[in-house]
Amino acid sequence: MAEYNRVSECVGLITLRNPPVNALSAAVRQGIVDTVQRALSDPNVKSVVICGQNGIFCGGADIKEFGSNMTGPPLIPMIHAIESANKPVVAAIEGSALGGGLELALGCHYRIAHSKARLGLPEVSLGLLPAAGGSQRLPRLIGVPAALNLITTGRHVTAAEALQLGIVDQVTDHNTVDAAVKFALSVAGRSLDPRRISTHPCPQQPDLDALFEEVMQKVRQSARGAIAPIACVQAVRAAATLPYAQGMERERELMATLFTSGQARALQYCFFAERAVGRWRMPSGARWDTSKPRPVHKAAVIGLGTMGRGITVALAQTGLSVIAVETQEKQLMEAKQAISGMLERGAKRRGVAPALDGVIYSQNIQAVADVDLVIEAVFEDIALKTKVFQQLSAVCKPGTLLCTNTSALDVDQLASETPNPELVVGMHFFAPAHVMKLLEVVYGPRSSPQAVATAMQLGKKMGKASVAVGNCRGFVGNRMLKPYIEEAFFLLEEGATPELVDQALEEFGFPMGVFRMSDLSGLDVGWRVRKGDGLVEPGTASGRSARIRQGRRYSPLGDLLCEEGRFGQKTGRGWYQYDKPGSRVARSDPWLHSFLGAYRAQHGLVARRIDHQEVLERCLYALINEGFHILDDGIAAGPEDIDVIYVSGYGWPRHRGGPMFYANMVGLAKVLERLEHYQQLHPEVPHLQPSSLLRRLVASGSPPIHKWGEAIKKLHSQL
Ligand SMILES: CC/C=C\CC(=O)SCCNC(=O)CCNC(=O)[C@H](O)C(C)(C)COP(=O)(O)OP(=O)(O)OC[C@H]1O[C@@H](n2cnc3c(N)ncnc32)[C@H](O)[C@@H]1OP(=O)(O)O
Repeated sequence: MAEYNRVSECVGLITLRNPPVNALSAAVRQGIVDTVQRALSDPNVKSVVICGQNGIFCGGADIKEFGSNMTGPPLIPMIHAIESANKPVVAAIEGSALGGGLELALGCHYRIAHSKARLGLPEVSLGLLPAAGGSQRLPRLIGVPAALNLITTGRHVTAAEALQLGIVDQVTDHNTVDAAVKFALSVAGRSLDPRRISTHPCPQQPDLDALFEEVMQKVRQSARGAIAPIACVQAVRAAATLPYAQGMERERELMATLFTSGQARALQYCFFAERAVGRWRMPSGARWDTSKPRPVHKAAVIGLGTMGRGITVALAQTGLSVIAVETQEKQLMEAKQAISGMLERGAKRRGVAPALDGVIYSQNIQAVADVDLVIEAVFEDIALKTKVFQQLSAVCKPGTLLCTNTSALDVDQLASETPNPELVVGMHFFAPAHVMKLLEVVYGPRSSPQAVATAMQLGKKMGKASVAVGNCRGFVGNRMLKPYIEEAFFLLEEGATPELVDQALEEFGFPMGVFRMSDLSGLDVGWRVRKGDGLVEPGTASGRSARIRQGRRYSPLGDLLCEEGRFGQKTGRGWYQYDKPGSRVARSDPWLHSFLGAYRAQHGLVARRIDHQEVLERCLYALINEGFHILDDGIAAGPEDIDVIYVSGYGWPRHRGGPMFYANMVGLAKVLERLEHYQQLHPEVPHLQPSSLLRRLVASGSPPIHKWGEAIKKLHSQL
């Protein structure tokens, strides 16, 4: 797993071999130990180069090993042996040097990077810290502020930035290994004392305490309950204030706490889940590896409201040429201005030229005749969308993929309005579409695997976490959101306040509780949907029967607020009050509290004390329960799909892994028991009725989440 060669007569070349990213598995670590020893004991070898095969230096420790008993030589003494070597060791960095990979490079005496390489210590995003000496060496090399920034954010830097920071000694546009060998020859015989980073003191920093105080505060605020960023700050503080050996001891202690934490397990699960959703499969048996995407060179967006504009920007930024269609001239001109502005700002942030010429604007749907794929983003109205789909079917060249950005309408119904339903899929973006990571690719029974493959590939190109899901009301994300919101409404009826519910959810780790989120997205959105469903009844009926609609408990609270014109931030009033319409700072509203009091009195409801635990159990377990229904229905292929959707699109705290992972951590039996408990108390609430899949999983011994797929298949075959 580490190959040894002698090159240029006196350079020992060690090549890490562990595809695809040369992760530091036990075998690779053993290989490094053996080959370094061989190079150091060979009198003909004057210097050593370490590189990785296939254009990548090293993706870090092997994350797959974390869950098991670690064997093989540990990283810390291995890196220490390299740093202590009496011959210069040069790291030749191509592709990536991340985590343990960069820590290995920091143990080398010199680092040469290719100009396209990226370097970083992303352990924090896996719930860890750079504990192979990285938290102690990096601050000594580049200073405390820069090291804090890299280690607490986990961001990857370019070779140019790494050179500027002093992480690498040289950047090359040519063959990195050749450059490193040449460099290794040039430094053979030089004193290595100044090159051993662990022997350096940390560069002096004025007001060290104030700096750490400030960073710790910032990290606590943005971490929302995640423990790794805090441990990262503590480890760097040890580097800045303690001798190296004591700093390493502190690094070890902090890592020991993180390593076995539920947060590290959750974050590592997220890492693999994000990759697993790319290996999509459909109930028909179609799969990612047997379905070839069609090439997409030219795309079109129909309808340039908020969503259409964001989608146009996301497409143009991938380098596609885009036809953006809006039938009204005024709206088209406004959209053009807005899209150009977004493209310019995005390009400035990324340091590239804006793709302004990539977008052609038109009022005429005929302009899309030769595109490969269309994304329809007109108003959420089935009649309007049907008309657009019929027009597109007549105008587009044969084989053009027709995608709808609907968030609520039936993709199958739209597909059935076209002569080629196999070419229709949903592409459900989230606002703002050029920023939000999530994309639900919605297939119907007649969508072809090729159409799904094409939409998934396009999503990947746009940098989205793309998840293929089946067609149903609300797809996956919004379907699960419904019981979560309804439970929050019921809690208000029973005595909670929006502040209490939001605080419980925000302490859990959501960036916004359900009511602050509702104020942000607009209460009128749900009102319109409930009206469409025939749930909204005007009038002042009171009592229990007024709160049972279509045979189930219903809370009209949201409707009543809308009748008052309280649509949230945009009107300056909603579940909270705001200084003015459009303002973002939510303040508690005495009006709302007396309104809730009057509402309860009118309906004969007696307010009771509700604690955070009940808020979490009722809102989150109702949402999770719907997730089990979704799995049972085959709408999501596995729990990873649901978790990626919730973490990347709905603010579920990443360090809790997603709702299904959370259920697995809490224990399926406990989730079932609490749902049964609440269902007994609220028999008129169907979403508290435990899903049969949850019951069956508990009955079969609550298998761990990575075995759910097998268990679900087995349980289905027994039905
Ligand atoms: C004492 C502790 C010391 C050190 C701690 C650490 O080092 S923790 C690990 C730190 N490293 C990372 O966080 C890097 C993780 N990897 C990545 O960011 C990307 O994979 C990378 C290297 C930039 C490559 O990206 P790319 O888009 O090209 O590939 P992809 O992400 O799809 O990965 C390809 C397959 O490789 C698997 N993989 C990647 N990194 C690791 C790893 N460190 N350990 C194990 N496996 C890894 C990844 O899961 C993919 O597998 P697949 O089966 O194809 O889905």
